[in-house]
Amino acid sequence: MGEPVFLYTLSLKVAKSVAIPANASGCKCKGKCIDPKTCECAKRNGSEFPYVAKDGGRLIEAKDVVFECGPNCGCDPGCVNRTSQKGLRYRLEVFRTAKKGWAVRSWDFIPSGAPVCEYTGILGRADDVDSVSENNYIFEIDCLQTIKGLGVRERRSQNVAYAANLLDNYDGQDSEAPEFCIDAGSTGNVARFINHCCEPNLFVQCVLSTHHDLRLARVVLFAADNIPPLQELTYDYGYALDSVLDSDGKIKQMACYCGASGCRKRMF
Ligand SMILES: C[S@@+](CC[C@H](N)C(=O)[O-])C[C@H]1O[C@@H](n2cnc3c(N)ncnc32)[C@H](O)[C@@H]1O
Repeated sequence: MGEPVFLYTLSLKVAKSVAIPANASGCKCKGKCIDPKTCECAKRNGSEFPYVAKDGGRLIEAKDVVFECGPNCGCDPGCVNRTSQKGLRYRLEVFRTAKKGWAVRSWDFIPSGAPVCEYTGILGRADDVDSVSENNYIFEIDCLQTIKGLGVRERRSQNVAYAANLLDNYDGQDSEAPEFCIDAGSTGNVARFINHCCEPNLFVQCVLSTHHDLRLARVVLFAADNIPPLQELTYDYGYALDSVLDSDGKIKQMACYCGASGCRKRMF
């Protein structure tokens, strides 16, 4: 085995065709946000903080969407409600597999609920980029579809009043196809090398930390379990079978080699 390659955090780039909405209003907390009754950002999460402070911040449970503190908040960068914004915490290594190409593992133990990495690349309009059948590194931002029950990912524990109110902004947009995606084909970070597994140890969490547009949510991968060092990191890509079409409109299939006992045998 050659020298390990540890990768870096690279922030999201934005295509010219995408207008990032203005920053949302923030909380008035000072220092660290601690009182969920007074913190405006905690209120957006159902009057609770989505994270516990242990181990530098761990997500308590997967949610439809997590509202983090952002640029207009009074708290400092160490606030627990900025957990996913603090960069890579674990030494992640890209390694070669026999049947799946490159893959990612951590040299460090990762506790359940810890943020592992954000999926970065170029944030663009889904219509402007190659389809999933042609580009292996497209992540479709399906937060809005998931919350509306239109997508294929499972609904999460709650849809708090604030998130429910946001849905009014998207009246009439009942498309199953996400409008925006992140293309990590030409640029991205370590997340682009994380493979699919039918029984994964990471999960996808939509996070809003600047604007509050569900269609443009950040995509952050969190540990679903305690993950021992050197175990391959994986998440469920979430494709419905027969949902991916090739350029001729024919159903494209891809075999899954995740090796899990409950493997569905196909990624799509
Ligand atoms: C986002 S990339 C992941 C990194 C990729 N393995 C590489 O070498 O760059 C997604 C591609 O990896 C491969 N892949 C990921 N998970 C797989 C799995 N469970 N079984 C087979 N191939 C997989 C497929 O080619 C897929 O299109």
